[in-house]
Amino acid sequence: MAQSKEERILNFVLQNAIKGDPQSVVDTIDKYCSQKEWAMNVGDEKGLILDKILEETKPSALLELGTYCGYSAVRIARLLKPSACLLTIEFNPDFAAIAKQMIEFAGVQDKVKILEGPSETIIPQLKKKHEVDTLDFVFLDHWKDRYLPDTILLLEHGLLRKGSVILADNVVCPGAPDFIKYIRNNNSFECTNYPSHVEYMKVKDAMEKAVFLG
Ligand SMILES: O=C(NCCCCCn1ccc2cnccc21)c1cc(-c2ccc(F)cc2)cc(O)c1O
Ligand SMILES: [Mg+2]
Repeated sequence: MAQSKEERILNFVLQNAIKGDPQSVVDTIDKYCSQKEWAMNVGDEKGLILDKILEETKPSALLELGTYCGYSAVRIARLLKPSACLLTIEFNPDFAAIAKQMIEFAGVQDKVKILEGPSETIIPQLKKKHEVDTLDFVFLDHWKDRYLPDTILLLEHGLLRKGSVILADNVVCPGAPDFIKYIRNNNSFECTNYPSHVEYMKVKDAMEKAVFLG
C-alpha cells in the first residue's frame, strides 16, 4: 500500500528526531512540512504564539480539538507541568494512530490522552467519562464550522470557568466567521487577535484568544 503523507511525516520524525525530545520532534515536523510536503500543523510561527499563551496561562486541564499528526499535542505537552493533562480529540482513526506514535516517540504520552471520535459526541462525555472538572485551556483546530457549536457545547456542559482560555487557530484562513462574530460580541468573553500566517506559507492567518469571564 502506498504511504500516506501523514505516514511519511511520522517516518521522517522516527528517522531524524531525537527519541524523548519533544522540541526535536516539533522542529523535525516543521523541517519536513516546510521543505518537502505541506501539512496542516499549527507550525512554528503560530506555534510561538501558542507557546507564549500557554506560558502565561500555566494550565493543568487542557482540551485540543483536532490532533492530526500530534504536532500541537507534542508542542503543548512539552510546556506542561508534570501533573497537567491534555485531552486531544481526533475524528480520523488513521490520524489518531499516527499521532499516538508521534506522542510516544516524543516521550509526552503521560501528559496526553487521545480521544477518537467527533467533538460533538465526546465533549458531553468529558465530565463523567473522562473525569474532567473544568478546562483551563482549549485549543480549537478542527473543522472550522464546529468552532462555534463546540464552544456553545463547552458552555452548556459547564466545562469553562472564570479565566478559562480558548485559543482558536485559522480564524482568517480557512476562517471561522460565525465563531468570531459570536465570541467578539459576547460580553462573557475577552478577545484578543494574533495576526500571523498559514503554517509554512506567506498567506495571512490569525489566532484568536477568548478568555471566559464567567
Ligand atoms: O482544515 C483544517 N483543520 C481541520 C482538519 C479536519 C479536522 C477534523 N476533526 C478533527 C477532530 C475532530 C473532532 N470532531 C469533528 C471533526 C474533527 C485546517 C486547514 C488549513 C488550510 C488548508 C488549506 C489552505 F489552503 C490553507 C489552510 C490550515 C489549518 O491550520 C487547519 O487546521
Ligand atoms: Mg489549524
